[in-house]
Amino acid sequence: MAYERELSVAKKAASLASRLCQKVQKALLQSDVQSKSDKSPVTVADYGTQALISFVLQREIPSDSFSLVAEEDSGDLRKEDSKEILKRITELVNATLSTDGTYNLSLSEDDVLAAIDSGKSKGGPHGRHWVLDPIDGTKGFLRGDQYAIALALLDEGKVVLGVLACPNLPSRPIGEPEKHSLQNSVGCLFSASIGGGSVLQLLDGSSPTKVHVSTTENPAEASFFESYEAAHSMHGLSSSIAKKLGVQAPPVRIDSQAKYGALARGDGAIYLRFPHQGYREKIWDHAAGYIVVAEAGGVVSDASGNPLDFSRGRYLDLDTGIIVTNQKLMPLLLNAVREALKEQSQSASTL
Ligand SMILES: Nc1ncnc2c1ncn2[C@@H]1O[C@H](COP(=O)(O)O)[C@@H](OP(=O)(O)O)[C@H]1O
Ligand SMILES: [Mg+2]
Ligand SMILES: [Mg+2]
Ligand SMILES: [Mg+2]
Repeated sequence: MAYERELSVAKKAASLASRLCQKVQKALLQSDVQSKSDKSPVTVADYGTQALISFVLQREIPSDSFSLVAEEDSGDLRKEDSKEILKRITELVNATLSTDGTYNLSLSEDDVLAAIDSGKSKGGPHGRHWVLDPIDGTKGFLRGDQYAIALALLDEGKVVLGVLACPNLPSRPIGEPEKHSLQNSVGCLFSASIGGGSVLQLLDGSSPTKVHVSTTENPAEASFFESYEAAHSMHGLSSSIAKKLGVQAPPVRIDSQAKYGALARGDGAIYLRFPHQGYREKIWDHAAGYIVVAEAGGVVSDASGNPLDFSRGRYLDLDTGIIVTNQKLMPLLLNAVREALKEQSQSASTL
């Protein structure tokens, strides 16, 4: 299988980072949380994960052209009043590295800042670029809910592998009641490489199984995922699309790309994401989730049915929103989306 080495290192890096995130989420301190210039939250775990994964990738896959497109940068950490935060992040990174045993070293604060800043690449259509969202769903992370460590590799503009670590995702289908103790382990690691299928295992690496999207062909039996945050997706539009399609079940609202993982293993058949006017989607919010679903037999497109194009830098330029489902339901879903968007623009023009 192609990219075998890259995939195993990506899984190792994401699993290590999960330990750091779980430790922080268990004992989140007030001072662990900052607000960025765009008012979105960022925590010591977002920064720590980005530093850790950047370090592991560069260490395990030496390359003179390492390129990482990642969400965070060290700007705020270099400020005078961030000394305590930077110290805490560095301690977290070193404590996590020491749990692994293969790295007999500790990083300095400057190493951590440099590792975070290696994520400034613009990506693009040529060469290889790692794509990282160190914590996708920081709001979910802060609420103690779902979040995902999302790492993908672009090669010549195409997503060729992806890893989604979802520390709070139960091994049983999300939304299903716990049946027996074996089923209630929590913490999933999804991984996929182009042509290699999509694999789900527990965070400790055990019991890898191939996953496949739901084969539901009847919308009345389908359920749909959408963002927990109403600020991230127009819930009203999704519900009118779901109604047109004939979906009976209420939406399953969870944070982060864990939605892609849950859909890839068939917990639900549809994912609808319609950001509010003017928002531009970033590639790190979708690259890993996209390939985990695509390799599980799912289809990911924009509202016009175009495939997502990850080759154009840090942003996804797409039409209106992102829709995800299986091959059978996609034509029906596209029709429902088209009708709902037409209605929405008609009602907007009569206002
Ligand atoms: N106005 C908006 N519309 C759509 N997505 C947004 C948004 N503001 C933030 N987001 C993105 O939504 C991501 C979380 O996705 P979801 O809504 O599925 O939980 C956030 O990732 P981070 O948490 O990594 O910042 C952020 O990038
Ligand atoms: Mg963010
Ligand atoms: Mg994100
Ligand atoms: Mg993030």
